[in-house]
Amino acid sequence: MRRKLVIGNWKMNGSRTGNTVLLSGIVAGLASAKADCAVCAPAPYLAQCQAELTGTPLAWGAQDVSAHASGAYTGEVAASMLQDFGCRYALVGHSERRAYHGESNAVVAQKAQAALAAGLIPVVCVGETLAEREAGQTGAVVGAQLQAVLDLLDNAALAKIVLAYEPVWAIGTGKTATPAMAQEVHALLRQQVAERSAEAASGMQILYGGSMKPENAGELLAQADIDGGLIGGAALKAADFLAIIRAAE
Ligand SMILES: O=C[C@H](O)COP(=O)(O)O
Repeated sequence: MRRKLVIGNWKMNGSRTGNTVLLSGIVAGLASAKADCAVCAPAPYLAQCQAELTGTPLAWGAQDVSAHASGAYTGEVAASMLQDFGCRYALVGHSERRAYHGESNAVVAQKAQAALAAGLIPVVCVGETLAEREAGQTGAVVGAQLQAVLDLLDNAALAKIVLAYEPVWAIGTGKTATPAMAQEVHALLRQQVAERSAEAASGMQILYGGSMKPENAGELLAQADIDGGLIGGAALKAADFLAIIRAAE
């Protein structure tokens, strides 16, 4: 039985004062949380997360990580640095990184590998654009994104990653994949992993992201292959984020 996992991706939002209000509001409602939960904050606020969340049930992580271990890579943040600040997770290959920063499937796979090497759990994001969906290419697109990761990681490493299916057309748009649409892609992804390792596939948490909200979370999270959510906008309000965590329990 896979545990549910709900991760809030703050994207480029937050301030020291606002973060304290949000984090304390979430933690106050988490006393009996049965799902795993985390927030992925902008890098400058990871020290604040460590200071304010250590000892609570809310984990934290980064929104990106360098594919390189150290060296002359101005502006990059190494996985070991994230580990220094207590991060449990690092998102890799979010569609906004792929679209605005030109991250290829191969680079995303290298980032996943770098995160694992530092003891972090990479949350590998995959998803198709609207044009790709309408052209009937959803399976091929997410399949290629996942395949790059499968090609780089051995079975032991594969068993440690989290996957997130985020249809690009559903991110921040208020349009959500129907539970059946999301389930179909999640099942495809799990099947692709199973062809490499049945054990990794059966244990892998596969999250859905894309306008998940308290109103639609229950139905999405009830699907057999949806093991949690990667939440953007609704993770910026403690009450909404908590409602989604409760829907996952
Ligand atoms: O990482 C989170 C996703 O991009 C979803 O964002 P959203 O919930 O604002 O649609």
